[in-house]
Amino acid sequence: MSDTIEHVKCLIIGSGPAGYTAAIYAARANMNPVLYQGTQPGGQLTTTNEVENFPGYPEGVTGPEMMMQLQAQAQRFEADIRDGWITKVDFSGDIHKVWVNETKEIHCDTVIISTGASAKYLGLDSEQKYLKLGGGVSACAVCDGFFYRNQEVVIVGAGDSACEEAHYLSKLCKKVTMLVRRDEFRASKIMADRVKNTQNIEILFNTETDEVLGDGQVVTGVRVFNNQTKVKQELPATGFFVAIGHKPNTDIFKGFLNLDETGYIINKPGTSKTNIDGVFVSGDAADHVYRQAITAAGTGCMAALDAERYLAAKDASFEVSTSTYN
Ligand SMILES: Cc1cc2nc3c(=O)[nH]c(=O)nc-3n(C[C@H](O)[C@H](O)[C@H](O)COP(=O)(O)OP(=O)(O)OC[C@H]3O[C@@H](n4cnc5c(N)ncnc54)[C@H](O)[C@@H]3O)c2cc1C
Repeated sequence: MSDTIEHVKCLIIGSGPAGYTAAIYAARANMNPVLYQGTQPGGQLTTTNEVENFPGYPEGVTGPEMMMQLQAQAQRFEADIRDGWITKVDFSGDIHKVWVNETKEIHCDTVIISTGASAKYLGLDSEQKYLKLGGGVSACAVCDGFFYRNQEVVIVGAGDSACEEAHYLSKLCKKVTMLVRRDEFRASKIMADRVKNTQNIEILFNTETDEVLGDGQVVTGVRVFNNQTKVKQELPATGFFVAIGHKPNTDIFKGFLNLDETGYIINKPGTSKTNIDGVFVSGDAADHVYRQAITAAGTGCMAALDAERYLAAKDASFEVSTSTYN
């Protein structure tokens, strides 16, 4: 049973850098945005202690602190930030309908999707332990590689992203050992060749992770096994990178929005527009390439501007604000 139906001009789904940035821009453009935070208020960055590459923080910042500041900035312009999970949408008609926690129905003039993506992990207890401790397990070489300069690291994965991340790490680290489960890469030949031809990358084929080893605080090595011979060995390492893919949080949009084969929302090139008028996408939900806080924030800005222009074109009484640039 639905509560009373609410009508909003701009509904933002998700509270990562994309969602909060969209909220800042939409609020300053008089779009009265309502933002639902979902089960992870602040998004992926709340799981990391050190963000050193977001411009404006010369000393770095913790992920939770940065996200609290983004939230405060959106609230300063009176964005309506709410708890709640969007469980269902219906974009089939003229009115974009969204349901919160199964029951509350909202009708939206515009919707900005900022639901992000989740990195996939192997699921080993030892991996999760050091991930939670911030002790040397990471799913983002570009974010965390810098912390392992001149050290030895292990990376798991066999696709294009894994090869790209291994190559990125090879420029920072003393040695990179790449674990590939099968006897060949899944990556394109050009990416695989680049890794094979990099001197400080060692590739172990038919090799899987048995345990991430550590001293209780930080990673000290990785025990691996050859899935053909069953022989185990321990590799010294201070960093364990998992590059086995991401899952975009887009299941509820299936059937309405164009998604690629992995589930990323397909946006019209150079814009935040989806295949449905009035529905926009920002951040990692549409980005399998860059996956950074700054790019998420940038596309959050684009989505709010695109939504503002959409509203202005639909309703002459809604003027594109000049506040964007003030
Ligand atoms: C451990 C770690 C460290 C990282 N370090 C860095 C770094 O140092 N620098 C950097 O630039 N990037 C870093 N990244 C990447 C960065 O966090 C992401 O690129 C960025 O957070 C993506 O932002 P987003 O707004 O698209 O989505 P996310 O941050 O993924 O947020 C998604 C939001 O959507 C909400 N949501 C999802 N589904 C629903 C729903 N159905 N209803 C309501 N809400 C929903 C979630 O609750 C969440 O609030 C790191 C990532 C991880 C995992």
